[in-house]
Amino acid sequence: MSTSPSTPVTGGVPRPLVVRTVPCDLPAGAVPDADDLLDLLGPDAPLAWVRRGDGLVAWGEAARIEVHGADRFADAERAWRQLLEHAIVRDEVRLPGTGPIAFGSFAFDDDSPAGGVVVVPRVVVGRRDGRAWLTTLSAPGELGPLPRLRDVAPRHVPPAAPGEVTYTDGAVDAESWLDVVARGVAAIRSGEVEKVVLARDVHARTQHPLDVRWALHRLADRYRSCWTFSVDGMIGATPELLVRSERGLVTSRVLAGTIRRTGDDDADMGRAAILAHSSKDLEEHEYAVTSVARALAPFCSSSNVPDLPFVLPLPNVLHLASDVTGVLTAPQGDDAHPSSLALAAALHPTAAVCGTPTQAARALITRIEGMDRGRYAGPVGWFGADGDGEWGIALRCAEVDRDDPRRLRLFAGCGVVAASDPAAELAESRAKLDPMRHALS
Ligand SMILES: C=C(O[C@@H]1C=C(C(=O)O)C=C[C@H]1O)C(=O)O
Repeated sequence: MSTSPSTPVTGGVPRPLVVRTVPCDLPAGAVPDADDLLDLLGPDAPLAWVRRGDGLVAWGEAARIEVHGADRFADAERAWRQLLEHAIVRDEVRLPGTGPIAFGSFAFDDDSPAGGVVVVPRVVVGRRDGRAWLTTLSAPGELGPLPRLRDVAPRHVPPAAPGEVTYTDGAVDAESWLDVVARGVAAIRSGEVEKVVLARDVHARTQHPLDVRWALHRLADRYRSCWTFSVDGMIGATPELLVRSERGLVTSRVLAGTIRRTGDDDADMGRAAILAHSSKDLEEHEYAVTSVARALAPFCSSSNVPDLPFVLPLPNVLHLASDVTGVLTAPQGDDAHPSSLALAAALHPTAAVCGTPTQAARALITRIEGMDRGRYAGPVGWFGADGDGEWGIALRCAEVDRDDPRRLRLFAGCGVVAASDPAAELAESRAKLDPMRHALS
């Protein structure tokens, strides 16, 4: 049951919401770097979803939807629909991401106090395949001439470095986490679960209050094949796309099975071959792909599940990866396709971040992990008025403390199967913390 109030929308919602999207030229030199979109952001609560120079950045808050409990996704979607019911929309670009959009980030666990949040921004700038646009979301009284980027963009002040960063243990120190993993392996050997994903957190303290844009630039520059995100203090660069739904086509990038990189390209080629043939990693991967394919099946008329994964190279690790695709069943009568958020809710949590079977793995995580994951490993992304959108899994990320922007919680987890070795998993978790440590340096 959801514990959310019946109307979980706050923030002086403009009614009706007036939404206008116009084509726009990004400032000179704007193509083709992700940084250019990020350059438009001001320091206050920036919203972002960018990859290889394309994506969405946004600022301001026209409305905010806060949800809790097992129904958090459905509650968020209902509130978003209500907001849109009386919206007046003029969209001159008509691409995925134009018109009204909202950004969201949701807790991993149904019972987490973190719940979930959907932020409807006041200004959005997007770019896709060389076309850029500007969307404003405002109240009718605020309507002026057609919006122009230079009138609505915050004054450009480059982000300052966060200074020295100190790291301390999170809920479970590294030594004790070895025991957590050992207990996971024991639970697998006793037949309680087949796979479980166990995570840990690390606390960071920066010398100066963190300007989130500093971290976003560094993530987007280095982790170019990842989706760099920022939603209500949750920041990171995830390599894993839970679901993209666009005009009836769904895609999910499933990752599971990891090996650290050495920094030496020749050695890494060898490691990629080891990973591609590792029965332990292939087993881990198979669980994750099966969980995604099963969750999507009821919504799809056809789907494509690759027989074998490919190796996805990131600067810190190599992953086994599979892109699962499907065609959504044609809507009947008044029915519409399920929204991307409804699909994300159906997929969450996949075996890549929870385990197999799902309920037993969830219970095991609650019993032995020793921390609340908050919004780590939950869906993060955006969706539009037609429900299409993109939701990643919040990985390689950190949560900035709401009350003290010098404090962050960094997260990393690892899939554990019968053949897992706790020390190797600890090393893998350290490698997965690299992106955020790099982002803060
Ligand atoms: C849980 C995380 O990553 C997940 C676990 C992986 C693994 O165990 O091999 C790989 C990618 C992700 O699905 C994380 O980065 O925190």
